[in-house]
Formats: sequence, C-alpha cells, structure tokens
Amino acid sequence: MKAAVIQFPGSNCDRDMAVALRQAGADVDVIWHKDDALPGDVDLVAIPGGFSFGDYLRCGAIAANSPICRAIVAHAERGGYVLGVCNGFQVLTETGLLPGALLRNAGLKFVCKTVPLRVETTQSAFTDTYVQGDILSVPVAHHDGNYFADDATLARLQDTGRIAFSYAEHLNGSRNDIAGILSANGRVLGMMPHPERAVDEAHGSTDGQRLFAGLVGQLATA
Ligand SMILES: NC(=O)CC[C@H](N)C(=O)O
Repeated sequence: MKAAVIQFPGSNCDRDMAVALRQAGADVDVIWHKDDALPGDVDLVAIPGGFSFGDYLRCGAIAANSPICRAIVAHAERGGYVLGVCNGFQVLTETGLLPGALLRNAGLKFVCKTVPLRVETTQSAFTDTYVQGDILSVPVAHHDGNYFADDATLARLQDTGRIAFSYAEHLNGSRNDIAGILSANGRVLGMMPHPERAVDEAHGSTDGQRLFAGLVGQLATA
C-alpha cells in the first residue's frame, strides 16, 4: 500500500505522519508541494499538520493553491483516499474537498493538550477499527480549530454519518464539538487532533495506532 505525505514550507508533522504510516506497514513517499503530480500508484495522500506558509493568510489557504493540491483534488475525485490532520484539515476545507471552515479558537488561545475524542462513526476505512462511542486520548495543538459549518451543512453531515470524531469536552468552540469529518464517499477525512502523535507508548497514548493500522490494512487488500 503506497502513501504520499505532502510537505509545505511550514509543515512540522510530516515526519511523524510518515513514521506512523510506515509503522502501520505503508510504503511512504514524501512529496514537495511544488510537484504537480502524485506517484502513479498512490493509494493514500496524507496532508500533515503544521503552519504552512506561516499561516499568514487563513490557515491552509495558500497551501490549497499549491500545484500538488490540484493533483490531490483529482486523486480524491477519482475516489482516492486522503487524510488531513490539523493544518491538513484546514487545507482540505480550503480546497473544497471538505465543507465548512476552521476559525480561530473561541478562547482566542492556542490549545496544546491531550483531549478525549469520541468516535462518532465506524463506517469508514479510517475508523472501522474503533467502536462507536469509544473515547480516545489524542493530542491537539492549534489556534484555528474552531469548526464552523452552516446549519444545513451540519444537518447533512450529521444525517449522513459524516462526523468521524467529536471532542468529549468543549475545547475550541467547534459547532457540535466536531473534531473530524468525512467526505460524502467516506474516503477523505479531515481532523484537528493528531493521531500520528499517539502511536507509541512514549507518546503517552497509542490510541492513534488503530486508525493507521486499519486504514493501511484495508487499502493493502483493496
Ligand atoms: N499543529 C497544526 O497543524 C497547527 C495548525 C494550524 N496552523 C493552527 O494553529 O491552527
């Protein structure tokens, strides 16, 4: 199973993401944002966390206009899998692959801590190794993690099982405490918490491991 981890200037979780994917058995290429094509046989594109282009415009807005993002959108439109974590989630909303927007945290402060995360659906390759309602322990580190979508979009996400994770506490002002959402076909996941920072005993939690193991395992046999 082949994964591509995308690197922007300001990415800072690209290596962690590559390590988590390799640990789960993926063959990983790291791709610079100026490349305009993905490896031909790529199954999964992972957009890591960080501060792409210094967060100087809306977080992820400049990255979303990088040459590689055109290839990522085409990959997703062909039914390819995409995982965006933190800044990667912000990039995915800016490309339009996921609805809504990530606003400044309600408390106007950067939040950096491990949070309780509720699994809302197991109906995706990203979440099917969990049990619905499981509470995971996963770190967050962001200043723009306040998920906003209008009422109609929220209702659509809710009614079609596209909310993947929610915070089991009020963290940052996100509507319905949403922490991660899926695309309509369930193959694009954007989430603010960092599962790649919860894959080793030394991290204090290994709750992210099952996300990578399940995903890599499923794509390897697809
Ligand atoms: N860890 C990250 O990816 C940070 C994301 C983003 N730049 C923010 O602070 O909101």
